[in-house]
Amino acid sequence: MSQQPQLHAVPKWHTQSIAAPRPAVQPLLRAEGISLEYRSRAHTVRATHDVSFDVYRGDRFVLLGPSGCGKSSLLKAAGGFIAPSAGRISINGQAVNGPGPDRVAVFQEFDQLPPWKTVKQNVMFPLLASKKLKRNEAEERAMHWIGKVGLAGFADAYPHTLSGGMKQRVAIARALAMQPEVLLMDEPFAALDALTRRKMQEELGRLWEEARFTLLFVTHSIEEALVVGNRILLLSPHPGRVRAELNSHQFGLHSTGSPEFQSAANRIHRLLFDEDTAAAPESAVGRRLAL
Ligand SMILES: Nc1ncnc2c1ncn2[C@@H]1O[C@H](COP(=O)(O)OP(=O)(O)OP(=O)(O)O)[C@@H](O)[C@H]1O
Repeated sequence: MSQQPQLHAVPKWHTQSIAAPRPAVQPLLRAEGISLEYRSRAHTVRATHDVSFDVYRGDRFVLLGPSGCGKSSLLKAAGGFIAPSAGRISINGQAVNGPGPDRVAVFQEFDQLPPWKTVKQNVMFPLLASKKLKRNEAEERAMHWIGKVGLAGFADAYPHTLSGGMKQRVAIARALAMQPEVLLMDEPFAALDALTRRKMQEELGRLWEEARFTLLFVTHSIEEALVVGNRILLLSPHPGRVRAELNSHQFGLHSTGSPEFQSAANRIHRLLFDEDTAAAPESAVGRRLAL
């Protein structure tokens, strides 16, 4: 079988949604024609223009693009933290109108854990606040996920006593304990050193193998996108528009040194930085191209 990721290229500035390869299954999360703007009295910043994508249950869907292309803004819109100026985001067919316990986010910053709560209290907090579980059930669920991320011995520790990687593990445990429909991750490993980042990518993969959650993951690292994602949406620079979508399920940490991985990374780089005109011909909406 070919090791080549398949591209669903769209013309460079085309506003039509890409053709998804799985029409029989309903998407879990659907973004349709999303334009996002930040308005102030002085001016308006357009973060994305007419971005559409479908995330299916169990997907590890990556939003990849250069700094400022609106990846974080799209994630915030999926989380219900900001509203699109045009378009619609839905989960299971229901419009997203605000934040909800069905979408839980993990961010890059290490300060996302209230410092006055222990690891266990941090993981239990959203379970109790959302009234999902009674206290003893929440404690049990929290300890389960704290164990899953390898922090069973640190349940009573406070965040300031943990390393950056351990704090991110707590944030992941807290998110997964909520059993969200979609786990939203905004560059969660970007502030970690290279070795820890790699380890965390590996652990995320292992957790996904066990729990098969649905992931919407933002990164500007091509390598991380290939390692983490099974599908990648490439966004053009500011304002972000869909450049192409590719299937990347065949890649993982096991393949990072392979010629196929390098070739896919190079091709994505060319696509992102506008050096690959052949991949985005005007007539290629929905056409599948091999890398
Ligand atoms: N709160 C805000 N107010 C005004 N403009 C904003 C705000 N947040 C983001 N923007 C602008 O929207 C655009 C997209 O920003 P966003 O953070 O979504 O991009 P990004 O692709 O995630 O970038 P990065 O990889 O650097 O985090 C940028 O031009 C940014 O300056």
